[in-house]
Amino acid sequence: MDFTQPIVEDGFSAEKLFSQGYSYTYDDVIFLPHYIDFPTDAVQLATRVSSNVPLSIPCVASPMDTVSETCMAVAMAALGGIAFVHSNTTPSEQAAMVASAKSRRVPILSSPVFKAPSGRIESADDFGDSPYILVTESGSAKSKLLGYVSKVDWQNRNDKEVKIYDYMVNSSASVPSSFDLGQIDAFLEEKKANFVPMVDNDEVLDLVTKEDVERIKGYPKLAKGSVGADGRWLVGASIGTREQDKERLEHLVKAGVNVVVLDSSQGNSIYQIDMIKHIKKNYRELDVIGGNVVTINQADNLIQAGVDGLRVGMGSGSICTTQEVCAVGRGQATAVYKVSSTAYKNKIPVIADGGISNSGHIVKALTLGASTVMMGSFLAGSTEAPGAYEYQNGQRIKKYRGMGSLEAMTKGSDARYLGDTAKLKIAQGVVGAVKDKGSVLKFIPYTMQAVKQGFQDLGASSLQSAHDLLRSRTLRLEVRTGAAQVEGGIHGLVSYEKKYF
Ligand SMILES: NC(=O)C1=CN([C@@H]2O[C@H](COP(=O)(O)OP(=O)(O)OC[C@H]3O[C@@H](n4cnc5c(N)ncnc54)[C@H](O)[C@@H]3O)[C@@H](O)[C@H]2O)C=CC1
Ligand SMILES: O=c1[nH]c(=O)c2[nH+]cn([C@@H]3O[C@H](COP(=O)(O)O)[C@@H](O)[C@H]3O)c2[nH]1
Ligand SMILES: [K+]
Repeated sequence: MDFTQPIVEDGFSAEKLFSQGYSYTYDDVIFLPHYIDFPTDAVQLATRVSSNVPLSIPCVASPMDTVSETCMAVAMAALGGIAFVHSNTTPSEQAAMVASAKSRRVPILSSPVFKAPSGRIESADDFGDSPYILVTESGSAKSKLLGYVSKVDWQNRNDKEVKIYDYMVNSSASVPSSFDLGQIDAFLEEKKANFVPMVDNDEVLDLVTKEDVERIKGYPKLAKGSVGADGRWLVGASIGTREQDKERLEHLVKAGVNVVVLDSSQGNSIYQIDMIKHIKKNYRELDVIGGNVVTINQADNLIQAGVDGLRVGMGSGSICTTQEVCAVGRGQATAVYKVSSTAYKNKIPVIADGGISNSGHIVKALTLGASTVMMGSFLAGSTEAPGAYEYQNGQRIKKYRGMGSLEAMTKGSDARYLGDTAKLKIAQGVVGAVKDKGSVLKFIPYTMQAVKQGFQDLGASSLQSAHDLLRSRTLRLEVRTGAAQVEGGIHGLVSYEKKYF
């Protein structure tokens, strides 16, 4: 009898696991823990969204019209991530959103209300959501600031019919929009003021209240914000691959966009390759991200054309129906691993796009080779996402829709979609809603802390070290059976409340 010890292999290397002919997604796989020799806080999540655009956290907001507009762009940059402002609008409106985000320094966006001194305040509704009406010479944002009327003062007045100049408080006190939170706080403290307007180039942009400042100070401390060489936030934007997108790009470049993503479900096309070449020839300083891709061959074509980053995911998004409609796509874990394996050789960062619904998915995406994760549904329920909250079955929700949904297509991506050939619209996405999640300024730092804990369990103190573990085959993983997935979730309870922080 042979009593020599058999060699028991513990888990698979990614290389072996992802070459079995299965399309795996994040939930299918699980990592085996490794060795901890550093504290959670030693984990560094600094990364790059594209070759020349560094971030301090690996989080990217998707170019969707229910996710990324000015407010999200400011907040994501303040967090150390980045947002891509969507293109489902006119080129000048998209460029204005980019410019507006870049002109801010604090993650506070108000919609101040303006009146001229000769005007009247008809009702409390005139204040909108703001506790103050700002009085400017012409009654618009782009005019000299003269003073203000507070809602409380106005409500306490008997003679509400008189003109504003009869009772407004004269004050042209303001701070430049380049002020950061600390500077605004110090200003309010020094002047014993409850609010201050923020002004940029003689235009009043925002009105920041003491309450806003206190609220943000109460959130977890932000990582280093994403600031460019010009001292302004890093902001991205999406464009398409049609001829008219070249003009859109010009608007965006003038607005100071730092990186563009070519927004397509199947990026390996002659149209995209031509656009990449156009951008690389005419805008040498601008990073361009190609995609979406899910295979090595697709990725290699775009890398050869000159992309500075790759966006990975086809049909993996929460609102996506592409795999159902077109029978094309790939499980997201496999897609991220395969594309990253070729991108890595060319030092091109990968964005894992779609299918992120918890911090574990982020750990998986990053460890399988991605440099950042792009999120839609994860961010769409936040205060910073476009649109107002509504109620559905007693729950506070925000609308979230696919950019290939009929509704989004008929709004603006219409032109791109229907274009020349198709007269028949086929949707590749749905319209839905997501739960209120509060401010990204709060839940993203908690999510990043959870990601750091995952990295610690794996023995990875940075993204680079996670990628090293992957490539040296030190990282071991397995496929979870259906029962293992049930076991890994919450089970066997009569009731429970899921609360992470
Ligand atoms: N990641 C994903 O799985 C998916 C994402 N989406 C999202 O939906 C939106 C639309 O995606 P797509 O339909 O893939 O957009 P797309 O612009 O790449 O393609 C639309 C149609 O236009 C054609 N086209 C593009 N440029 C052209 C040119 N210069 N000349 C002639 N024809 C041209 C394409 O071949 C395609 O038939 C994007 O926001 C995308 O991110 C949609 C489906 C899946
Ligand atoms: O098949 C699709 N039809 C659509 O209408 C659509 N809209 C967005 N996307 C893609 O989904 C990503 C966001 O996914 P999550 O909500 O899962 O984060 C996004 O970042 C996109 O890659 C679409 N895919
Ligand atoms: K899907």
